[in-house]
Amino acid sequence: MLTKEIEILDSNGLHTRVAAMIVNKASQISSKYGAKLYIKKEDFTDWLGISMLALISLKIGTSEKLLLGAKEENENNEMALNELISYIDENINNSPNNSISMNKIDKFIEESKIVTDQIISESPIGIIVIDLYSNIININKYALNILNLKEEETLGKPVNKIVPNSSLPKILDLKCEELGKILYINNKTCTINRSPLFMDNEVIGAMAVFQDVSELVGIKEVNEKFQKILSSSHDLICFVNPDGTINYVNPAYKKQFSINDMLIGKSVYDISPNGLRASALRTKEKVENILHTKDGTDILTTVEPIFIDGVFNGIISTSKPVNEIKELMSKLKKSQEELDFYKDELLKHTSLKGSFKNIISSSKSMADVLFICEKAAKTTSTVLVHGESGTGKELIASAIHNNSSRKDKPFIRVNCAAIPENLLESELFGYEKGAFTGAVKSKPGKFQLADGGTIFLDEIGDMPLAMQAKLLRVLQEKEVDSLGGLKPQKIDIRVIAATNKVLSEMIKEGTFREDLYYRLNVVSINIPPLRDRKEDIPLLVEHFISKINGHLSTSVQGINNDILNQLQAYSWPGNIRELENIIERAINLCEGSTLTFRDFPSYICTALDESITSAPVNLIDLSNGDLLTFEEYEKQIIQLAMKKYKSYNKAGKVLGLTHRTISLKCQKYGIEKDL
Ligand SMILES: Nc1ncnc2c1ncn2[C@@H]1O[C@H](COP(=O)(O)OP(=O)(O)OP(=O)(O)O)[C@@H](O)[C@H]1O
Repeated sequence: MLTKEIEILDSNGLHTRVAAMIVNKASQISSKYGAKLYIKKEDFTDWLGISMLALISLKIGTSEKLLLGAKEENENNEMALNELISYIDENINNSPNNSISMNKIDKFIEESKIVTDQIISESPIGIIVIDLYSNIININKYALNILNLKEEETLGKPVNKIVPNSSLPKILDLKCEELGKILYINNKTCTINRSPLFMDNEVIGAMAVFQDVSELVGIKEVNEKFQKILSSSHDLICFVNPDGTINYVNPAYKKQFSINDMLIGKSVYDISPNGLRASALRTKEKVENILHTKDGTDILTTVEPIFIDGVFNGIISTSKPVNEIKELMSKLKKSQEELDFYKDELLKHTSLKGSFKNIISSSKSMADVLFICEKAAKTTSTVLVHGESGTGKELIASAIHNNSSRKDKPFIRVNCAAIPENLLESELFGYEKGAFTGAVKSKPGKFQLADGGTIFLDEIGDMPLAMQAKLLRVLQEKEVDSLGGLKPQKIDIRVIAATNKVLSEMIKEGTFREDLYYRLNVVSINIPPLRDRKEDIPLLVEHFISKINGHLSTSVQGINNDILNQLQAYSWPGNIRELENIIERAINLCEGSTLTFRDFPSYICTALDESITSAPVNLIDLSNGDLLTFEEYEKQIIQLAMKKYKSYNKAGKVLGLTHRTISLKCQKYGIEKDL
């Protein structure tokens, strides 16, 4: 680079007039020598093409140096630079024109330039000016702030290096302006106008004017969201100006009062002068009230004053029909009740599985039984288990014992029906040596053996009346008198009794003591017969196959579906014991790995599902004088419908109930869909 320098001696530095003189002369010299000349201030690194804007942007003061340069070192450039230096020396540094009048003119020009400079510099919008070479020759404070740069880091630099992808250079070619474009700088959103700068119809540079509108964009976004909230809200919303004119009502408001936009602009003082809105406008305080409309809807209205920077800006009223809330509350309450019900059911199933896991069941009725068993296991109260033969009374009794605090003490079973009447007393209470002929040594009774543990009095309904009286004494006094014993012996036992007889009937007949019945029936457990909980059958079958495989060392894998359906159709008079025996028999007969029809007796293979065939006749059976609860009838009807139609929809249609009601009731009563 060929470089020359010259000190500017003009008392005003390189001001506008002298800049114009230099530019003018430089242009003549350039064409004379075919030279391209550049300027630069001492401490600036980049060279600028000679132009008014560039020269002024250098802001060269008195005694500061102006550097002149040309890219190539040749004779023409050398001469061109020398001629320009001489011109500045003679016509500016040692100007004969530095007369008082010229000084005044310069002062006016400078004053106007300073004002313009200040306007640009302090302007609350960003301004960037480039010269014909796309170098930045002017940039104001606002623009520097947005770019986060200092002036010296930008001046003289190609604008594209400072603002990547700037379209400003394009404007120099297009020679026309571009308005209202969006530019993203440093995470800010700016609107930008770009225009070419002309002198004598020639483009001499271009200017970008831009403004950060990120905040405005944020406000727009909030506004959009707010509009959405207002239009989708179910609350009735209304804005009222401080003078009482309504300026907005949302769609819910219009719908509720069947009105259109005609309401906008009307005064609340005219529409409802004594209303809540008028009152809040007068007092500028929040008011709340429930309004009863003509159509019977109760509307809860809240009117709040709006203050912006402490200045009252009107009111906003929000109303909601309370009936809807009441409805929602009642729906919520219903859902909560349903939830509680299912939680309870879940609890029954899940919490019991661990402690009563040898009792196989999936039915709702057995879940209820096990729920009571679990509670009974936590107390020492006497339990009376009722159920047909083979339903699992003994299993339940031992499970209660095994889950109680007495589990490490004896569980003694007495079958009251199996012991001859004359031996029952000595069996239960024991005898002392010599108490009767043949009593060569003392023998403890079952009560003494069960001391600290549980005595299970099976078939209690078969206990002779005389023994019932003695048993009652044991239960009351908690002591036993052995035969031939001198004094009663204290015992600590828990009694679980079981029967398949209807004790209330026996009391009527005088064969069972009423007082004993009440002593025994503290906790009452009714085990349903298997025919009433056929949904347990698949699980029980699976359980017995694996149990019996273990005993017989067989390896039956499962059961054919058709015969399983048939097992569910059979009425199981012998209950689970009968099922267990039938499975054992089938396993013995089975030749393959799956139980099929051949392995079962013909009366099971041909059994008809009695709950379908007989239920309509027996549904309301007053022959024994008893009516069932409404729920029990409901359960039976739904069970029947599900058996017949096998779908909630069809069953619902026939019964005049919805699909959902049927499904809920099936869950409630433990009715399986694919019965
Ligand atoms: N829920 C069940 N899960 C698994 N096995 C069961 C179930 N219920 C009963 N059993 C089995 O069925 C058989 C009969 O049960 P249990 O002897 O307890 O009936 P029971 O009602 O006491 O009969 P009974 O009145 O004739 O004395 C037993 O082998 C028992 O293990």
